[in-house]
Amino acid sequence: MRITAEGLSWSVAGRHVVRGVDLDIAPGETVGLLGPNGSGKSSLLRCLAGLRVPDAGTVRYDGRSIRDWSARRIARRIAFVEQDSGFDTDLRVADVVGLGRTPFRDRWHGPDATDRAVVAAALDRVGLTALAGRPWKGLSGGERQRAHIARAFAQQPYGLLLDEPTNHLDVKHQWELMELLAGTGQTVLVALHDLTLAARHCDRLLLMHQGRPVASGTPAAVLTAEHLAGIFEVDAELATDGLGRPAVSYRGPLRATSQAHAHVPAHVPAPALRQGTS
Ligand SMILES: Nc1ncnc2c1ncn2[C@@H]1O[C@H](COP(=O)(O)OP(=O)(O)OP(=O)(O)O)[C@@H](O)[C@H]1O
Repeated sequence: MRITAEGLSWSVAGRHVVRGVDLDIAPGETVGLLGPNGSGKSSLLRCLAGLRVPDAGTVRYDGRSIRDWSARRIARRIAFVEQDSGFDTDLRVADVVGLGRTPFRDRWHGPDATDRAVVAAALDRVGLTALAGRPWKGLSGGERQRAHIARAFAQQPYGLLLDEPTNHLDVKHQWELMELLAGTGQTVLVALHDLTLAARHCDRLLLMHQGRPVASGTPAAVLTAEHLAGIFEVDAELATDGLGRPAVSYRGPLRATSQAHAHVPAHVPAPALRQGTS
């Protein structure tokens, strides 16, 4: 599924949080959404998921504006895994994952054999089959995060939007999840703070700063010394991994004096995700 946005803006309490974002994510692409705290990543994802009504601009799935779509119609196309939702329930793990089937079910009917098979497959994909019957409340943070991703898979979406889905995961599960996402064949936009992980697994990166995309393209085009200093305000060294992708090691935060010299690039014009080929 192609996900596009044109001139997307969203503000709250008179403050512009998402500012004129243009993006174009091709079917099957895995795009990493990067940016410092407060740069607008979650807000952008919510606009793209139809959970925020933009002040201006349009979100389209396969060319069709979602402006008047119901939540149910959107949920049949796209799954959204929010950042640390704090969701709590007395349900079992399999029942929580089964919530992903809701958009496909008649209100008055329980899960059928197809629903149960889809949930079992989703649990298997994230390695949680053994925990299917466990109470949700007994899960660790990382297990909950994987279960939320299984719920998204159970939606059988054409596109996946994920907000820092790796933040509770150990290194092995971070790596496995990113491989899983990149291998789904679905269109994926995933917000990440681990720049090396993003560079390793994403086809493209989109870098946000103060509500705007300021760079987009291949990992090597986006993860530059200039952006690490100017946007992330860190003193970092860039190396190249065995696959020719950038790998970042940090020396520490940049001090105020050196930040004054860091260059913040201008807004990247549309189409934001069709640039950068190095
Ligand atoms: N509902 C809201 N009410 C008030 N301010 C909001 C709201 N939603 C977002 N903001 C503000 O908008 C800015 C962008 O927030 P957002 O959560 O989109 O950033 P982010 O890039 O996802 O940050 P992080 O990396 O910390 O998760 C922040 O300053 C945040 O406080």
